[in-house]
Amino acid sequence: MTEKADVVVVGGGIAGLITARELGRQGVRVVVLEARDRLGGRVWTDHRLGRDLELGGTWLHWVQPHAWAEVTRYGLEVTRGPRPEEAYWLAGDEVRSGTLDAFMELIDPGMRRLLDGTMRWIPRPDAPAAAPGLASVDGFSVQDKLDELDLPVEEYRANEAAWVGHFNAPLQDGAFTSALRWTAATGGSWHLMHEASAVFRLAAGTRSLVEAIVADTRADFRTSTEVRHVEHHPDGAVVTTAAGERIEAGRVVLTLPQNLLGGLAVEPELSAGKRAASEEGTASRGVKIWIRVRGPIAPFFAYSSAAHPLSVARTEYVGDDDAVLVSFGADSRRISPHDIDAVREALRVWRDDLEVLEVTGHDWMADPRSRETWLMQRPHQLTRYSEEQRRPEGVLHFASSDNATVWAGFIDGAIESGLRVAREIGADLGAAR
Ligand SMILES: Cc1cc2nc3c(=O)[nH]c(=O)nc-3n(C[C@H](O)[C@H](O)[C@H](O)COP(=O)(O)OP(=O)(O)OC[C@H]3O[C@@H](n4cnc5c(N)ncnc54)[C@H](O)[C@@H]3O)c2cc1C
Repeated sequence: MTEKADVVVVGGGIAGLITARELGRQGVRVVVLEARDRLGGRVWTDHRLGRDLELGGTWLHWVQPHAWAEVTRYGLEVTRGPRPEEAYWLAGDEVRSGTLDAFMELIDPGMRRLLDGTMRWIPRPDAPAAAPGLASVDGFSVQDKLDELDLPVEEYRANEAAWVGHFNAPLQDGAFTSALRWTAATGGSWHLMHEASAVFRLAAGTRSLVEAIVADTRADFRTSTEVRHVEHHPDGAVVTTAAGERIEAGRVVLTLPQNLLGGLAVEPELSAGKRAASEEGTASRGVKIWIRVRGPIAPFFAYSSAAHPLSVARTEYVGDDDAVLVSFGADSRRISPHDIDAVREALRVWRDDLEVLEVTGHDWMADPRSRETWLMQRPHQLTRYSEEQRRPEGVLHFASSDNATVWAGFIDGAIESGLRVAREIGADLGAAR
């Protein structure tokens, strides 16, 4: 017998969980189908290297309105890593060291010039593609625009490394408009953008957010349940799982990351724009690696350049006899989070006095449930696809951090998209009742 539900949500990441919570509050019968054996998707707190580490999304900030509303709602405590006492960067092959402030001063002129047109091109981050003529700027990559600045080599490499940290992608693949969007979300201040994306985290981990939402949600959650097929018509849809279960629903919410959405069998097929965005894929291709080193060490921050396997590394936890660093590289094919020798070698770019004890991470690019890290659009994708990626198709709705407006690619964006879709469906169901 085919089971029935009002709404099936495909995917139990933050976007799916928020959609389910909001619809459940309206008395809608929701079933959440999640392929993994856990909820949370690209946020995942796991016990590794002796600590609870974030393998995926981590940092949030009070300038991220949807994420902060959840912090307030559930009374979640926020903390930060130790303030860096030292900073390292490269000038050609030479290692420079100083304070983090000195590094920020070094990149400041490049950042200001690069981001000069932010509020002209993205005056309203909640309607990021709306500025007239934006398509002409959307064809550039961040690398194109950095190259135009003709910066002295030390400044150039330092700026590159800072953007790799943000973009998690080769800079020639990442859209310049993505840099503008991030900065527009903080009113044009690159310093605040920098802080918003990489400083404050949940003291009890993103796990605490996932658990709080689930405890607050009236829905039927099913993990280890992969959706294989969705057939829809004007009055409803049938969702079929890998195990062959069929669920009939009035509405279906698809929350798959952009790189996966086009690969799901949907009949009739998704719009050309949604399929093209998925086929092209996002620019994100990077890697996040956690590194335990022998301590004690002074907390530090280090930036290399886009050419190095690890562009950014910094101390996130300090203990009495060890410390844990978090690091990022632009291309997961160049360094594995499980290759301790490669990580040792990569750290030597800055310093050869660190004794690496253990490394860990998750290869999100190889993971068939994500195939991307956080959204980084390619040139043209904002103006060509963003609006279309949000547009419902009949009884199908699309929630994902990847199609959010203000903080697309962030936890905040996932929450925003879930709220939007729950409102779309709630309004339609209310009208039909
Ligand atoms: C390494 C890394 C670092 C990050 N750092 C930050 C950060 O510091 N701050 C920040 O705000 N954001 C960060 N992000 C981004 C943030 O984590 C994501 O944007 C957000 O969690 C995405 O939520 P989502 O619900 O849109 O997508 P997802 O979390 O990807 O949820 C989609 C869900 O769908 C499931 N699924 C896929 N296919 C199927 C199927 N066929 N059937 C059923 N289920 C399926 C997946 O398993 C997944 O659970 C980071 C992400 C990564 C990977």
